Amino acid sequence: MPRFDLRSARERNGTSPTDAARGDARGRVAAVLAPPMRESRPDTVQLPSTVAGAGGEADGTASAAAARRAARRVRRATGFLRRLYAPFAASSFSAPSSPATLADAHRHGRGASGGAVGAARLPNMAPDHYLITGRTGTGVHDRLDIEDLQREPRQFTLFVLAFLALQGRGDAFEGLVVPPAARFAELAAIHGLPFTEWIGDHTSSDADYDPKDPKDSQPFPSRFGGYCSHGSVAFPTWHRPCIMSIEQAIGDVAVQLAERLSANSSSEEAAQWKDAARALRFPFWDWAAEKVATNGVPKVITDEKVSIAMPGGVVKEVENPLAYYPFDTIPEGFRDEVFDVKAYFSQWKRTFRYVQSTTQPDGNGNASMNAEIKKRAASIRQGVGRLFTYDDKGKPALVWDEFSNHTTQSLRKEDYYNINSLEGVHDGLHGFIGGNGHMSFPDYAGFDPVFYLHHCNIDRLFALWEYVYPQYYMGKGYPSDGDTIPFTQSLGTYNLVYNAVLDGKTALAPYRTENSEYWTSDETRFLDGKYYSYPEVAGVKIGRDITDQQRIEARKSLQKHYGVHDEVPSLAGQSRGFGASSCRCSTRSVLLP
Ligand SMILES: N[C@@H](CC1=CC(=O)C(=O)C=C1)C(=O)O
Repeated sequence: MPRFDLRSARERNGTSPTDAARGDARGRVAAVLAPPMRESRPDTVQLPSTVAGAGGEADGTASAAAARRAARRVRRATGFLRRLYAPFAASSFSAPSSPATLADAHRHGRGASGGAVGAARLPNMAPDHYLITGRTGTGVHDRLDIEDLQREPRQFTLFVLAFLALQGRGDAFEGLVVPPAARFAELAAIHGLPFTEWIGDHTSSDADYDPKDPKDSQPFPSRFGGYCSHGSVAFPTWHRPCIMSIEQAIGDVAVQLAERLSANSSSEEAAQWKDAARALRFPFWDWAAEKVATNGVPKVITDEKVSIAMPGGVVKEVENPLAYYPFDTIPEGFRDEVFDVKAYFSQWKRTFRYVQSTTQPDGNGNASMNAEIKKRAASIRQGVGRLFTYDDKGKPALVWDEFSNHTTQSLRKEDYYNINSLEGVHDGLHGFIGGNGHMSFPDYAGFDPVFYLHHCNIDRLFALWEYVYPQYYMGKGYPSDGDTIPFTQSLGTYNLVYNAVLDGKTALAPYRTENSEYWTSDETRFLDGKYYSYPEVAGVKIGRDITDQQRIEARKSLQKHYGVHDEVPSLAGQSRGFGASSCRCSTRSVLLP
């Protein structure tokens, strides 16, 4: 029988992977932590058997310049800015009462636009909405780098199986309760296509995107119909509950799995499985780590099969939920896009990265992806390091604007794109990972599972940034000629019309807090330490009390850690390396000129 060493890294080593990495004993630690996988058993978790294709219109992608010109025209024409998310009508959604199991989900069919599958009332399920509470009530635990999570065998097993279950690939675990709104097809559909309402937040309002309404489709390119906030000051804050939602969905399933897996285990082992389920947090992939230049994307993200440790240390090989997502139904609105080559999104039955331009490709182009990532590794690190080069003298809203997103509205220049913003760095990665596949396009990216590891890393960088720059924030807008000009969401979202005003109180729909109100940017701030945290990096551990002087030191060590050695002056309000990018075609974007 193959066996896993089921002790956690801390137990084995007397320290956590993070503690260990801090010391200079990397080789020793790697040797101790490497999971001893010797043999494997065949997988019992299978792909869904029916995969239905859907037609779509071939359509080209708007160029960035056209997008920006259109946005400017709209900005000029609109003339006034208005708050928009105004009181949503009372919900007509009622939670079904029968339990939803994966088997139910398969029987009823599922799809991004939402099948009516009953849901048992889970802690995160209020009467009308799937509430985003994070993993509250389970203590504060670090979100780990994906490769460190893999070194925590029980947590990793629970993560993999729970993720497969959300994806509807967990046939081995009939009877797990997954609320319909928490299924991967539904969570993934929030970000971009299909431009429909998320079933976890049924509430029609005048502001909802409607593809049939000329007001949403006519200015070119048409209003963005996904919920996510791009090119605006809410880019970092909107994606925070986005990660919390998949984290809690996986966590809730992990708790059930721990019970089930350990049903026949000793009470000591059962307790360890339950502890692992409590400690499980969503992992990040640190694509700016030094090793990326030589190793590329970790195999745990690319291999189509992955080994996990079952109770008693039995090794099992299962489908890897991180390598791709197989669609049960191709979501509405998926169409073929012309990149440098054609992407057959209307026909591909699973997500792809760097794929052949044919309707039946044979898999992810991992070699091309790795080549691209390795080539870009140094500039990615620089891009991250430069996020920590602001000084303390900037105007809060201007610095926030420049840091947070690639549009940087307050600079009011035309046709620029801030590659050195957090979003700018993030854009590059979308393209480097996706190639001509799903990750490269905001409309489709949310369906590639790696999206969440990528955005968890973005959240981590955001958390580090907040920690060393607590004074910078969007506020009510930016100063200009003695006035305060509100920030806006220029191209709109599913629930924000063109040029909707954005400030700290704007709803981050569709995510609702435990009070059933929408999350706001204000509420997302400094969340670290509430139920999750991030491991120490370059001597900086978020959440510790530090003085202003220590903050300056922390910034310097982060700069250095990411390979930025020169003093870079405060650039708020000045040009800081803007470069060209093709919207939705980010492999063409350049991180540093
Ligand atoms: N549109 C970005 C890339 C990109 C951003 C996203 O947020 C996304 O989901 C997918 C792709 C660019 O032009 O480089």
